[in-house]
Amino acid sequence: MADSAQAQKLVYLVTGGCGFLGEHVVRMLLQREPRLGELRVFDLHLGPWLEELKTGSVRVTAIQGDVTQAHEVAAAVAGAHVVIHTAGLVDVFGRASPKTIHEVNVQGTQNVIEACVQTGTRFLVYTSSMEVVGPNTKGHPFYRGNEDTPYEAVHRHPYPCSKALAEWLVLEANGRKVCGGLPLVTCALRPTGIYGEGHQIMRDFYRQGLRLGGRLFRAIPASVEHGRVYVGNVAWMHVLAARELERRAALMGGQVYFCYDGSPYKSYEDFNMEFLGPCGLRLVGARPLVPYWLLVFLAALNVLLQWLLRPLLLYAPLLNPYTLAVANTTFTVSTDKAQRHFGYEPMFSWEDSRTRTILWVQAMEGSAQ
Ligand SMILES: NC(=O)c1ccc[n+]([C@@H]2O[C@H](COP(=O)([O-])OP(=O)(O)OC[C@H]3O[C@@H](n4cnc5c(N)ncnc54)[C@H](O)[C@@H]3O)[C@@H](O)[C@H]2O)c1
Ligand SMILES: CC(C)CCC[C@@H](C)[C@H]1CC[C@H]2[C@@H]3[C@H](O)C=C4C[C@@H](O)CC[C@]4(C)[C@H]3CC[C@]12C
Repeated sequence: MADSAQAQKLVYLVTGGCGFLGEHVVRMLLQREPRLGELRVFDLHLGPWLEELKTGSVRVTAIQGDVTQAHEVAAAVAGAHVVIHTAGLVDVFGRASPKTIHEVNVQGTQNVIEACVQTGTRFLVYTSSMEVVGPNTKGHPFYRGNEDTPYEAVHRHPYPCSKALAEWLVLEANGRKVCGGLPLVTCALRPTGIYGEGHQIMRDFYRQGLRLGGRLFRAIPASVEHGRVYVGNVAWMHVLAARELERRAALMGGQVYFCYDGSPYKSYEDFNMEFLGPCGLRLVGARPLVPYWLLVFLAALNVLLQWLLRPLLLYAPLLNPYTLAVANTTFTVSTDKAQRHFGYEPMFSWEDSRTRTILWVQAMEGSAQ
């Protein structure tokens, strides 16, 4: 990434490039990164849609691999200028064991860092999460906070624990000498709850609403604010951060950035209704229809059932004590750090983000019925 070589073409590697966010990052790079010469897409499961990308002017290399396997990661990283590490096991439902979550999210991230150091790759952008901060186990609200807002970050669940540890590893690695003697430059982006085309949980809520005759029942008070950010803007923020890391290494290296855009502050359910409402669903109840103590009871019951049924089948419903706590605790961000540090402005307005998401939900209407 030398200044002299304006026309130098760069090799990017996106880990987890076939996931919900990863696919948007891959497509955004192809559309918006003029210096892109080769794009390596590394994932445990490669998507068939990658094939259509291989016909363009940028070389797209699909690599089926596992971030927990250091040699596979090193082979993929070798020769890359920039790594966007978005692969992760996103599991707050008890589908995977704590050990597996740790292996993928923490050991996998360590493997990416070591691969950069060994092969001389200097720029690493890590997809972290708001959950590195909170909501904490005490249910303290984080109301429109920024990267410097004091908050007692206490985690017990394997997923936030793993993201916090992985983020720490990435930030600690900033400044390490890579092969060739130059310093590694790293930063971490912390999305809140991402929404948009391809969002599996939105799909699940939509299908559940259809099964319930076009209705969803309010479970969380409308006053609880849950931070949401559009996937296209999160992808754009990754592309921009990756692009600017060299020029602004001293400012951006070792920094964390919340991902933000113009999405409104609402409760999780009211926010979902912005898309599901125009698709024919309605949210019943101005207040929660079920008392909170009953939700707590049902969430605990689900944990018990999951444990009892584990030898027979995987029972992993959306409601458990952790997801209930996250949905029921105000956690929203208000910051302009990414704008100040690397000129980020959301690419998609709230209206665009909303329209795109509605069109996507409407497009799956046929398949859901
Ligand atoms: N979805 C959200 O709301 C959200 C919010 C904040 C942060 N994040 C973070 O964003 C990243 C992407 O999340 P997502 O929602 O797109 O999830 P996702 O599950 O859709 O994508 C993750 C991708 O990583 C891949 N992957 C998993 N294990 C792997 C392994 N061992 N080796 C290689 N690839 C592996 C998966 O196959 C998948 O394609 C994650 O790091 C997650 O922690 C997500
Ligand atoms: C109590 C029920 C009625 C509703 C349950 C909703 C629940 C499944 C939702 C609510 C909030 C969601 C999380 C939140 O948007 C942010 C993240 C961060 C990210 O790193 C991983 C996904 C996650 C945990 C969302 C998972 C689904 C949650 C808990």
